[in-house]
Amino acid sequence: MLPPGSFEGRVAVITGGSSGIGETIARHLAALGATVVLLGRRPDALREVVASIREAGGSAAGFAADVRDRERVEAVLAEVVDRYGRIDHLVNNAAGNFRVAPEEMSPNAWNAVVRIVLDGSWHCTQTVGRHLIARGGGGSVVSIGTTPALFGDPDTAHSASAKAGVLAMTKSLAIAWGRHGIRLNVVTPGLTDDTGAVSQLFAAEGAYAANLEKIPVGRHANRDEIAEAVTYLLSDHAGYVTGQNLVIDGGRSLGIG
Ligand SMILES: CCCCCCCCC/C=C/C(=O)SCCNC(=O)CCNC(=O)[C@H](O)C(C)(C)COP(=O)(O)OP(=O)(O)OC[C@H]1O[C@@H](n2cnc3c(N)ncnc32)[C@H](O)[C@@H]1OP(=O)(O)O
Ligand SMILES: NC(=O)C1=CN([C@@H]2O[C@H](COP(=O)(O)OP(=O)(O)OC[C@H]3O[C@@H](n4cnc5c(N)ncnc54)[C@H](OP(=O)(O)O)[C@@H]3O)[C@@H](O)[C@H]2O)C=CC1
Repeated sequence: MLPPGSFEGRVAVITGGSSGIGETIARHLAALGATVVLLGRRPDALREVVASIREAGGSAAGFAADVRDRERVEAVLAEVVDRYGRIDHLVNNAAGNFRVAPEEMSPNAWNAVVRIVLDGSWHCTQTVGRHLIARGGGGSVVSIGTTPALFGDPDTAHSASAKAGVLAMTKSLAIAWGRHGIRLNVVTPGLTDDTGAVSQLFAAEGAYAANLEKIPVGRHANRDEIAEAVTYLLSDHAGYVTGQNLVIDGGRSLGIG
């Protein structure tokens, strides 16, 4: 746990902050003093989370935006800078995923996921990066990865490919923007309880239990464990860490390959 006030005076944008892991990241950042700005498509879901963060004493706002829509992303982030004067941190968390055999995947199915995960992360990162460079530098970005991006997964090739792209984007921009004091990293969770991934990908009978059996530490992650890692990498305590991928999967991917 970071010291209280670690993000005081900072503004953090979290895509997909209205549910799952993104919501928990937003709560942690708000508790550490950040003003959190949540992006997502469903206004009702955003309103609910924003209200609950405010009730807990945090500062939060929500903006309805589809991260695939470059113009909307730019307009929302410009409004955030107008309202709060700055953006310091970005979490690329929004994602879509479903299981489909690659030979059966339609072009639209591929595009839906790749445009959310890879294009959406690019739209947000480039827009925030330009703001950070223009103001004189500093700031950090964390993107959420997935273990199939590292080892492959036959039924989620769209997601695995897009997340591998996000990892390459992170490393590339970490080199390009290091001289501006901007750090970019990836956090790669294993299956995490109480999230869209569980309901979307592990709903088939026995799938959740079968995955559990393959985890050396004997349980799935919880959302707080992922959020703790994200807040660390965003914070000044990780000031010399950039272009890295922190895998938090209870050892699930050890021994593969
Ligand atoms: C190894 C162990 C690791 C264990 C470790 C665990 C790894 C977990 C890794 C990652 C997890 C996550 O990302 S979890 C995140 C889960 N959360 C979500 O998915 C929430 C957001 N999802 C969504 O909004 C939707 O599901 C999504 C389809 C992506 C986008 O919605 P849209 O409205 O834009 O798209 P739609 O118009 O509905 O659909 C677009 C096209 O996709 C097709 N499509 C949609 N669902 C489909 C499906 N189930 N099967 C086939 N095709 C589908 C449609 O038919 C369309 O194609 P046509 O018919 O041809 O037009
Ligand atoms: N949960 C897990 O076990 C794992 C998750 N991950 C990654 O963690 C992240 C969070 O996953 P999880 O918490 O399960 O996801 P959820 O499905 O619970 O949440 C996804 C969030 O993304 C938002 N979102 C989806 N599409 C868009 C879009 N086009 N534009 C803007 N917002 C969008 C959703 O809001 P709305 O629908 O309102 O737009 C929602 O808030 C993802 O990047 C995922 O790939 C990686 C490995 C494991």
